Amino acid sequence: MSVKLGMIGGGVMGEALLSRLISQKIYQPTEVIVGEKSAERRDYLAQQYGVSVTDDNQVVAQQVSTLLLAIKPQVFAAVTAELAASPLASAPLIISILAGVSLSQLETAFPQLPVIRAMPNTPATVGAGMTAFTSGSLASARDKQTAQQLFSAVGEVVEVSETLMDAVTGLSGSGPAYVALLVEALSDGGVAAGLPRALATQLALQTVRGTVQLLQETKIHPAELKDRVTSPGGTTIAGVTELERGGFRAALMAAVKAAAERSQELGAKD
Ligand SMILES: NC(=O)C1=CN([C@@H]2O[C@H](COP(=O)(O)OP(=O)(O)OC[C@H]3O[C@@H](n4cnc5c(N)ncnc54)[C@H](O)[C@@H]3O)[C@@H](O)[C@H]2O)C=CC1
Ligand SMILES: O=C(O)[C@@H]1CCC=N1
Repeated sequence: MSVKLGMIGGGVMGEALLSRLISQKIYQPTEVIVGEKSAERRDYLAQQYGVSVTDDNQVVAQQVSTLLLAIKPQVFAAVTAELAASPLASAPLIISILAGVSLSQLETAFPQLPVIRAMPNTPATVGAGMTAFTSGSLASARDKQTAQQLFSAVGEVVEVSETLMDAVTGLSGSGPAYVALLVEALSDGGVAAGLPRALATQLALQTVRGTVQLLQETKIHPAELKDRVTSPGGTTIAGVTELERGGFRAALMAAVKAAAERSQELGAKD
């Protein structure tokens, strides 16, 4: 079998994974085929990454050893109905990155096939992704290794119990959006305080990056770092007071919880 990776859905997250997998030479372009309904996306992916593309998902599923599902949960039922029309002769490992879609839904849709449910995130594009995955009952040690290798190429990987997958989705799956809002808001605050936009964004980005690196390398608790920055009667405590007044921490906690609940709802629909 020459085609190793099939991807169904070549949108934002599909491309985030694909771009890194190709640039890291985990797969050669000739080893990848993407099933994508949008002609514009097909043309773009073929031109940008040199992979094969088709609008026929059956053509993808019939010839690959790993089938990565990267369509929206809302079209899961339609896509799996299309694939169920004829048995998948190549018996691929199914890896789904769909928010909310459970192992049991995957196993029902792909009877007799090994399935893995994963939740990556968009920093995968630059090799700084975070992926959690959980395996179905037919997934072998080799299947798990395949998933581990694939997602390791785009960042960190953890194996978790399925009961944690919706919470993972609410935190690391959706998290890049929260952090992007944080960076945007810090930059806006800098502009409000008189900084030119480009400088404000540079300061915001490097402050977020540097703080994360400091926390990771020293392993100090975030509260301890906050204490180290807040001088008595100083500038930081004045800023922290405003964050508390605005419900910053409560808002982030509620965001993760709301996203986790939405993940559950998306799965419950099918
Ligand atoms: N965007 C993100 O940060 C993350 C997304 N995910 C999951 O990845 C999946 C895809 O999300 P996005 O890439 O953001 O969505 P998207 O809308 O950018 O991509 C979906 C792609 O599927 C294509 N498509 C639609 N119907 C199709 C069909 N019947 N056959 C083949 N292709 C079809 C669309 O044309 C589109 O290009 C979702 O299930 C989401 O839960 C998981 C982790 C992070
Ligand atoms: O917003 C969504 O539904 C997807 C899943 C995690 C990140 N994006």
